[in-house]
Amino acid sequence: MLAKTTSYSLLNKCIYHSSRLLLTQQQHYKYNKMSTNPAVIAAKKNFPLKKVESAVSVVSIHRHPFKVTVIGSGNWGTTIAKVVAENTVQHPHLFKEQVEMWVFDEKIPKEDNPEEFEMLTNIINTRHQNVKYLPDIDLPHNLHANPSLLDSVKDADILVFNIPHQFLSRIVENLKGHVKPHVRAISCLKGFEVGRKGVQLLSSYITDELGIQCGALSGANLAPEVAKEHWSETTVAYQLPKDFRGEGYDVDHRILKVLFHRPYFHVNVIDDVAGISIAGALKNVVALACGFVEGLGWGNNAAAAIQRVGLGEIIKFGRTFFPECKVETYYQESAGVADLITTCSGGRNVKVAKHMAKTGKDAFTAEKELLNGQSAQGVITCKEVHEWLDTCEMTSEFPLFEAVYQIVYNNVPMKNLPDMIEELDSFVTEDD
Ligand SMILES: NC(=O)C1=CN([C@@H]2O[C@H](COP(=O)(O)OP(=O)(O)OC[C@H]3O[C@@H](n4cnc5c(N)ncnc54)[C@H](O)[C@@H]3O)[C@@H](O)[C@H]2O)C=CC1
Ligand SMILES: O=C(CO)COP(=O)(O)O
Repeated sequence: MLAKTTSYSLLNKCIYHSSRLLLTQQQHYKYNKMSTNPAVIAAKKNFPLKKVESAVSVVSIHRHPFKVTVIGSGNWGTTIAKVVAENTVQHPHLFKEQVEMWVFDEKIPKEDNPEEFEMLTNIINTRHQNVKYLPDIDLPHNLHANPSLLDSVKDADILVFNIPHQFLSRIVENLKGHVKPHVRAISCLKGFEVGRKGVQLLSSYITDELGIQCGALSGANLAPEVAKEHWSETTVAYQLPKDFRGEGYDVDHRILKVLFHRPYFHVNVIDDVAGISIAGALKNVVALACGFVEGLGWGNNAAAAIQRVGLGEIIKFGRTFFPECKVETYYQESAGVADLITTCSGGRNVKVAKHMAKTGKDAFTAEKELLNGQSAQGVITCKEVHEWLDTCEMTSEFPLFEAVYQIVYNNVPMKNLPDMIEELDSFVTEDD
C-alpha cells in the first residue's frame, strides 16, 4: 500500500490532463510495478516517475464521500442546509453525514426572560431550529451550526453559498487561502457584483476570487414553503471545470442532483449558469415594481403588465451582457418565468414595495419593519443594475429597471410608472 503522503509527478499530470486516466490506489500501485497497457507505457516514457513533495496526494483522488458546508443561515440558507442535510444522511456513500452551516452568529433574547440572551448557533445545535430566520421548522440533527467561517469550510469538498449578496465580497475575502484547492461550489444567491470587472455573475465572482469552480441554484422557491416541504421545483446549473477529476471523484450533475433533490424539491440540472443567475437576480427588481402597483391598489392587470415588461428586460439584459445564456432557460426552467411569478405573488421584495406604496416609507425602513433582519435583494440589485447601465449609457433601454431605481433612490412618484415604461408608438408624438 502506498504511503498516504506519497505522490508522483506523473500521477499529477494524469489527474490534470485526463479525466479518464484516473488511478485508484491499487491501480497506481500496479502502474508503478509493471504495466502492459500501451497508454501507461507511453505515459511512463514521457513523464518518468519522480517523487515530489507536494500537490495532489494519492489519498486525495481516492473516491471518498464529499463533505458539504453551507455558508449562510438566513431564511433560504437554513432551508437549503435542511435539504442538503436530509440528503447526506440518505446517501452516505456519496456524502459525509454531518453538514456544517456557517452562522453569522448573534444574540437572541430568551423567551422566558428577554433580558437574557442565547447565541443563535447554540439554539440551532441544541433545539434544532433557527428561531430567528426560519422559525417553527425542525432541522436535521446532522446539521451543525458553526460560528467560525474558517472552521466550517476547512474540510469541505462542496461549498454552498447562501447569504444576502451584499455580504459576499467580505466573506470571499476572508475565505481566501482557506479552502481546499479542488473544492467545488454552488451559489444560491440572487444578485450581481458590479465592480472593476463590470457586471459579474456571483458564481463567476466566486470562481475568480477563490479560484474554484462555481455553479448556481435558482428557482421558484419561496423559502418558507420549501422549508415546510410543500412541493416545488428548482434549477441547478453547473459546468464541469477543466481540471475535472472524473465521475465518482468530483462533483458533476449527478452528484448535484442527489445533493439537492428531495421528494418535495424537484431539481433539474443544466449547464446555463448565466441564464438562471440573471433571471434570479433581476426578477427581484421586477417584483419591486409589481409591489408598487399592487400597493397603489391597481390590481392584477397592472401586476401582469409589469411582469410582461420585466420579463422582456430580463431577457434583453441577458442577451446584451451575457450572450452565452440561453433564451429557453427563461421559459423552460423553474429559475425563469416561474420564479418571476412566485416572487411577484408572495416574495419579500413585493411585500416591501407594497408597504412602501401604502405607507410612503422608504425601502430601507420598510425592509426593517417587515423582515426582522432578512433582506429584500431587489433594493440593492436595482442600484447595481442602474450603475452598470449608466456606465454603458443604456438606462433608457431598460425603462422598468431604471424606473424602479428612480422610485427607490430618488423618490420619483410610483404613480408615474406607466409613463416611465411606456413604449410610444412611432405614430404617437409628444404633440398628440
Ligand atoms: N428567502 C428566500 O425565499 C430565498 C432567498 N434566495 C436568495 O438567497 C440569498 C440568501 O437569502 P436568505 O437566506 O433568505 O437571507 P436573509 O434575507 O434571511 O438574510 C438574513 C441572513 O443574513 C445574515 N447577515 C446579516 N448581517 C450579516 C453580515 N454582516 N454578514 C454576513 N451575514 C449577515 C444573517 O445572519 C442571516 O443569516 C439571497 O441572495 C436571496 O435572494 C433565493 C431563493 C429563495
Ligand atoms: O427568490 C425568491 C423566490 O424564488 C425569494 O424572493 P424574495 O426574496 O422576494 O422573497
